[in-house]
Amino acid sequence: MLRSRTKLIELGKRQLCRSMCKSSELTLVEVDDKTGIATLTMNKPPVNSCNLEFLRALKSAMKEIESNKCSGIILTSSNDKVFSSGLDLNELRQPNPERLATFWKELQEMWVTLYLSNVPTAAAINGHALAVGCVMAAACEYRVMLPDFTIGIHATKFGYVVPPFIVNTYLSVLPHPVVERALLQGKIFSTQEALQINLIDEVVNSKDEALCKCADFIGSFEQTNPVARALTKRQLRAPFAKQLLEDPETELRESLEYINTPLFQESLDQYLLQLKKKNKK
Ligand SMILES: CCCC/C=C/CC(=O)SCCNC(=O)CCNC(=O)[C@H](O)C(C)(C)COP(=O)(O)OP(=O)(O)OC[C@H]1O[C@@H](n2cnc3c(N)ncnc32)[C@H](O)[C@@H]1OP(=O)(O)O
Repeated sequence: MLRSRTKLIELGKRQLCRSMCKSSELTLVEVDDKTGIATLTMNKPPVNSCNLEFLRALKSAMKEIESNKCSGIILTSSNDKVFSSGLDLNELRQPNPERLATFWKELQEMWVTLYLSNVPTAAAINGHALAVGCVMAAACEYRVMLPDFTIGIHATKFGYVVPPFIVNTYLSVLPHPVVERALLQGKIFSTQEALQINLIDEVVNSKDEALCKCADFIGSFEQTNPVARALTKRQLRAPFAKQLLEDPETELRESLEYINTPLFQESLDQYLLQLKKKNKK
């Protein structure tokens, strides 16, 4: 057992090579030749809302980065005002049952891929990060954010019961009483508030600075063995992912049932109306 683990560790060291990853229209991946760090830029106009295709593109970009043995992932956005506006609410409104099930499975898989990524992950939050946008940032190991933006999970404001894996993402970075209050209030934090509660690690003044800080964070693992690091991370995070890994079907069934309730659909209609009205003012 010990011998096979040592072998694995040596293999991991040797395989740490640098290569370019492919990009899709929805995601751009650039790999730094010197550091091996991959910057994964979310690029779904206008606001990086996660529909089925975007979740799929994110998941496959992350898997490809990992398979190319990059040294880490920096997640950021091509929009300089919005990191991600979370799930595409149109996927949830009067959904086609098959598409909704596929969409939700992609959400689960994207989350597992990011949360349990073998490589160090960092979020350069260069705009608002709402709901699943916040979840993606919180699933990373390190977060820096530009001033005057907002971040948080406000699902209860539009009639949504937050699923366990989303709760667990918050619990990975925030103490239980803070999570409880934030989720029950549907609290959206300013950059400064997010720093105060340690939802983010640092505030930065530009996207370039954000990317540098994230690269420094990833570089801080240079002296660690990538396989030992990855296995330790998995051990630490496994309890938070256990439920979804062991029984994704139950979470899927419960979410689909809930999304289809008149209570949720009515709240969603009202919320979408408000969102559109805001833009007509
Ligand atoms: C069981 C149910 C599952 C519930 C799960 C919850 C997790 C989620 O992730 S749900 C997503 C929640 N997200 C939001 O509530 C974000 C709403 N958006 C905003 O607050 C703002 O758009 C913004 C602060 C992110 C950006 O503001 P900005 O002024 O730059 O852009 P807008 O003009 O508001 O948006 C442009 C355009 O995009 C539409 N839109 C924005 N967010 C979403 C979204 N999440 N889903 C679908 N569409 C979205 C917005 O309505 C505008 O559309 P029009 O140009 O057609 O008016």
